[in-house]
Amino acid sequence: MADVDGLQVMDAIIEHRIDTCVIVVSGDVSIDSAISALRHGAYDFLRKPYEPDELLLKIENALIKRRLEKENKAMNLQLGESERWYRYMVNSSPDIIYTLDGNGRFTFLNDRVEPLLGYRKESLIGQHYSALVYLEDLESARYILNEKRVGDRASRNMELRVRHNIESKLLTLEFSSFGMYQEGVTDQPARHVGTYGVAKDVTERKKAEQIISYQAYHDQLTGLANRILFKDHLDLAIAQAKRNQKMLAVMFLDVDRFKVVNDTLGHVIGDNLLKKVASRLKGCLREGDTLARQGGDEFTLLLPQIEDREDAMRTAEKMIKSFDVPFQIEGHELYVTISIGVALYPADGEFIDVLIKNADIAMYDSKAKGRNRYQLYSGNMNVSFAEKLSIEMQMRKAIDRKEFQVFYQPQICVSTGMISGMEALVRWSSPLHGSLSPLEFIPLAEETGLILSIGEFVLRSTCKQAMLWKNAGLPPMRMAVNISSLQIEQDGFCDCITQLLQEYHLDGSMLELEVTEGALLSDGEQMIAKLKMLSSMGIKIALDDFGTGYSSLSYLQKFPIDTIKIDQSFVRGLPSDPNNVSIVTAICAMAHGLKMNLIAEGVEKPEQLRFLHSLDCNEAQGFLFSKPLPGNEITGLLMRNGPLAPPAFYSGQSESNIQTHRVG
Ligand SMILES: Nc1nc2c(ncn2[C@@H]2O[C@H](COP(=O)(O)O[C@H]3[C@@H](O)[C@H](n4cnc5c(=O)[nH]c(N)nc54)O[C@@H]3COP(=O)(O)O)[C@@H](O)[C@H]2O)c(=O)[nH]1
Repeated sequence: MADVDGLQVMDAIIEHRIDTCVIVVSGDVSIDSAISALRHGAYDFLRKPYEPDELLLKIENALIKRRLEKENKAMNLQLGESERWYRYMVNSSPDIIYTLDGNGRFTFLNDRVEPLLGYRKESLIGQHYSALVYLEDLESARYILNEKRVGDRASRNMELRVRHNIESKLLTLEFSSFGMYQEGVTDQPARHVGTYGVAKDVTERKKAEQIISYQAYHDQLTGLANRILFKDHLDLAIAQAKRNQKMLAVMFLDVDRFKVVNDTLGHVIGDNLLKKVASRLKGCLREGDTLARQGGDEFTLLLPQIEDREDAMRTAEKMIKSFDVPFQIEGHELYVTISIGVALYPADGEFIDVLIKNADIAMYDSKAKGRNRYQLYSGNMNVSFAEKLSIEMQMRKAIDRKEFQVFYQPQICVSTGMISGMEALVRWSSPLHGSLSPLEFIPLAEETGLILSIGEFVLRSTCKQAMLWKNAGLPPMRMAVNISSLQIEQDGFCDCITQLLQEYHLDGSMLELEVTEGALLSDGEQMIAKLKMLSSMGIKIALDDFGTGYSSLSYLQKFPIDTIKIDQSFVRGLPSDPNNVSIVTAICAMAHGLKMNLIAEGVEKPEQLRFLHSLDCNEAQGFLFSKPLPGNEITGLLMRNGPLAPPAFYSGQSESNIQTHRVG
């Protein structure tokens, strides 16, 4: 180039930002010219004359340098990019991300801390975590935010309450924390340098959990403790009283004639009254006492620490007196009284259920003595009367409280061992009286008329269960239900049965009604007409407990009876008791003669079954095959679809060789 020298070229390269590498080849050998070239951005300088290899080496070096520069630049770009990503991700995390130094001071916080806790993150850097954590949770915080232990012993997750900076509220954060350790020099343990972790806002979840747990332990209407919480408190109080050799009192309270208020003024006023009753009773109590609603108009009270029985009596008197003032509800002035029963620990019982039950018995005693009073439990009390009254009251509420359940007991075809039917048997689990046998409550249910609703519940449950089994593809099966005479006598009984069969899409032949001899005789002509009507719908009629009552052959012909059930009291003595043998033999012969189906109840032993088999008894039922079981357990049995009595029963093999299929 004639008009420009090399330095000018380099200036132009710089000026135009040309990305290249310049090697200056010059005849000027002075050091100044070399310095000047380098100052103008030359990468290298080569003096003339030079060897070609010298130039090649410089070019190669220049190329290597350029490649390294490019790679470095790309790497920096990538680093910058991933740094931006990392910041973006950390800062847009829905949770707080933090690091703390070994002294528990924040060294890093992501942006989330500001919207969540109202702190600028800069203001927290260098601050100790105690600036955030609620005072009561500081001790726990120490474990997770300054955790120096390693491995399984280290605390990793913990919920802590944290203060909001601006709003006066506490948030619950779930901390997941990890210790940071610096590797030590050989043989030295790693040094704890701090903690890093994530804190998630679980305030709403916590609130929901608290609501759920509150609802599980409190009565929704009155806000009082419910039975579960009451029993919990009583359990604790008994343990404490035992340790300190102290007394405690349990009271059962019932609003007198509450039903009248409910029935005449309606449920809304009834509910309002219960709320006011609850708060008036609470007004008579001390802080540590527990007042609970058992359900309906029943309350229980625990006085965990009393010196003597007079203490309990004074509280009971105070509560009764507080009802002297009428309740004002929606313009109604209601004069209400309460009856109270008191049981004392340890004199009247040492266990939860005994104390509550005895307080309940004492309460019924005070009702019997005229209401609006309290009564201390006494062993001499007319327990049977009070208990009967108590069972009756509990039974009235048991259906709504879903305390009844229907169990099923298989009936077996004696010749094949296969299930031929199921008998539905009601069970009642009362929170106050425990598991009661139908023998304890069915007679009372009949006496009080409650058998009507219990009976309907059993019929409905059985039909529903039959439908479920049918829908599950199991073969249709006869379902036997015990029916009390009161049910049959009720107007509309046949309609009710028809409706249930329709509702659950069942054929009449799937249902068998078990009636007792006594029931048949209770309402002569009407009864015959109704049973005939049911029979015409395909419904089977079984005569239960045969042999224990009148055993009149005339009604076997008058009534449309399909099945005779030999009472278990005759089966029990088979085959050794000659009386039982004669009676069962006669019943079998009679049933065969009348072409009736025959079921033997209460079969418990293989030899009883063998004997019944020898008499050609059609079916058997008893613990030998299965106890009455809940529907879901019977489902498994039905699915197995095998005999419950294997042929070995009949072959006379020794009992030890017989494989029983007993269940339940
Ligand atoms: N009106 C209604 N009466 C009902 C209803 N549910 C039951 N009952 C009647 O209560 C009586 C007692 O019944 P439960 O305690 O259920 O006893 C039944 C079986 O568990 C029992 N059983 C069966 N197998 C054996 C056995 O091998 N040994 C043995 N010791 N007991 C056994 O027998 C009872 C069967 O009763 P049933 O066939 O009806 O005679 C009872 O009279 C029931 O009828 C109901 O819903 N309504």
